[in-house]
Amino acid sequence: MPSPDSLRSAIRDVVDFPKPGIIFKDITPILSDAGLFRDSITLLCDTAGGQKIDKVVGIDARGFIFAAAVADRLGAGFVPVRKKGKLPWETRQMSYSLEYGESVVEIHRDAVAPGETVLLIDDLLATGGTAAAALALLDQLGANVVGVAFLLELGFLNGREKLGGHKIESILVFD
Ligand SMILES: O=P(O)(O)OC[C@H]1O[C@H](OP(=O)(O)OP(=O)(O)O)[C@H](O)[C@@H]1O
Ligand SMILES: Nc1ncnc2[nH]cnc12
Repeated sequence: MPSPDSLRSAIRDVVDFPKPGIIFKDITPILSDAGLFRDSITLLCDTAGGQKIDKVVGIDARGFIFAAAVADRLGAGFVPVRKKGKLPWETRQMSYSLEYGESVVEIHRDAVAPGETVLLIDDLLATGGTAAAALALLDQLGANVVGVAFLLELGFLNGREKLGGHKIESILVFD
């Protein structure tokens, strides 16, 4: 199994982006390196623990990059949770707040069938608002969420506390 250490050292801290006071974790150096990107997908796939996953759900937009690759690797379908106004079919909506603003996410109302096993993936857990909104949508659809996985977690923001009793795994935690 790859070591997360090389992923950690590739991440760039960008100060005061997108707002003063925020230290933004830039993951693009992982994406642009073939080996690091592959390792990040391997580590995220491992969080499924060999369970059969029907749908990997990814969150707009950085979450899509990882979730789609994980879905392909696990032989699962991919489902997008998108920012408001981007999905063409009938949706369920949820508003939320995040580290630097507020937003609304949507999912197609038939994207996951009741009882289907779901792995929810996003690039980063900060305050937990985004993932909590995605989990609320999946709950409305009757999904069986068997895992929630992040590449990065900003542990000092205690986002996990918003994610109820779910099994949460982060590849890298920043304290
Ligand atoms: O835990 P939270 O405080 O909710 O923050 C985490 C969310 O913030 C970022 O998304 P962003 O909305 O910036 O969108 P992007 O992926 O399109 O850059 C990140 O990709 C997570 O989805
Ligand atoms: N500090 C941060 N860096 C990168 N993405 C984020 N999403 C929310 N907070 C973030």
